[in-house]
Amino acid sequence: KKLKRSARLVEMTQYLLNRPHTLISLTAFADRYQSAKSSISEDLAIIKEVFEEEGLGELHTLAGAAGGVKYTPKMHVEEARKIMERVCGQLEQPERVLPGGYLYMTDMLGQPGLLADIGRMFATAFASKEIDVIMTVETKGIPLAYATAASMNLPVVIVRRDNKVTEGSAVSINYVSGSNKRIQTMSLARRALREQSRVLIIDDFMKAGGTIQGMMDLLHEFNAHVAGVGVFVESGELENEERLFEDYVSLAKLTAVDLKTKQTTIVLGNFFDQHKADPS
Ligand SMILES: O=P(O)(O)OC[C@H]1C[C@H](OP(=O)(O)OP(=O)(O)O)[C@H](O)[C@@H]1O
Repeated sequence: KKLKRSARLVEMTQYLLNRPHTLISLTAFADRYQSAKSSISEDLAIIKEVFEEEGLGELHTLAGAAGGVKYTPKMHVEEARKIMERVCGQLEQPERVLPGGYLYMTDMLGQPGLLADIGRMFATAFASKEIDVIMTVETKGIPLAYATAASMNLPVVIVRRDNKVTEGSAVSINYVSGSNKRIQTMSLARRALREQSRVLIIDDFMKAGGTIQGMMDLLHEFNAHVAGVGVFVESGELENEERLFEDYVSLAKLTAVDLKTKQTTIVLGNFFDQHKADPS
């Protein structure tokens, strides 16, 4: 049945929010709501204005016959800051300190609401990049990769720690993870990633950076490209010059950990520095 305008606006909003980074033609909307394209254009202008004012994201209209509208999730940096300041406070709980300067975060990686927020933050940070696929290594990075993928409507590729016969021929590389310098193997099935894919690497924690570097080496073996790197928490133990790469986005940073007193200091990550320059 034909909806009246206010109902149509609600339904269209929900339709768009559920289809991030998806181009929807005006014709498709006009058919769906049995309305004139001019009415649909007016509706989209209203939604666009509210989205941008309320920090729900951006509505890009692409003109022309193959045109339409695409919803890009974006979170206002102030909303992100509120969320991450709360998270940093929680991460500083002494009982989270683990041997080797790691933090227990698995409870957070099990909270769908927080994961959705993290996904929107990474989607904000990488909104302007051309990305084909989200990649992480098992295990703790998996929920973050899916949350980011859902926000960007992209597929996920999971790198394994060992080679599984159930995945066919695979490429494996060795890498060093953690400050205790343990050699590990990373493996990805040949069928899992096309050449020239532009890959966004996501992980939960970056300490010495060996795991991220390992995924970069693996992408090199696939002739794929690193479109970006996003980590939930980085450990500030290595200053940039020691780290194997500089270009990454972090949402939080562990700047000090005292294993004896279990006192830690967690501050906002460089996602927030970056946004000083870009207040959008
Ligand atoms: O920067 P690095 O020094 O390489 O350390 C960061 C690694 C280590 C840890 O993974 P693990 O706890 O080893 O594995 P899992 O994610 O399966 O728990 C974390 O999830 C990152 O992937």
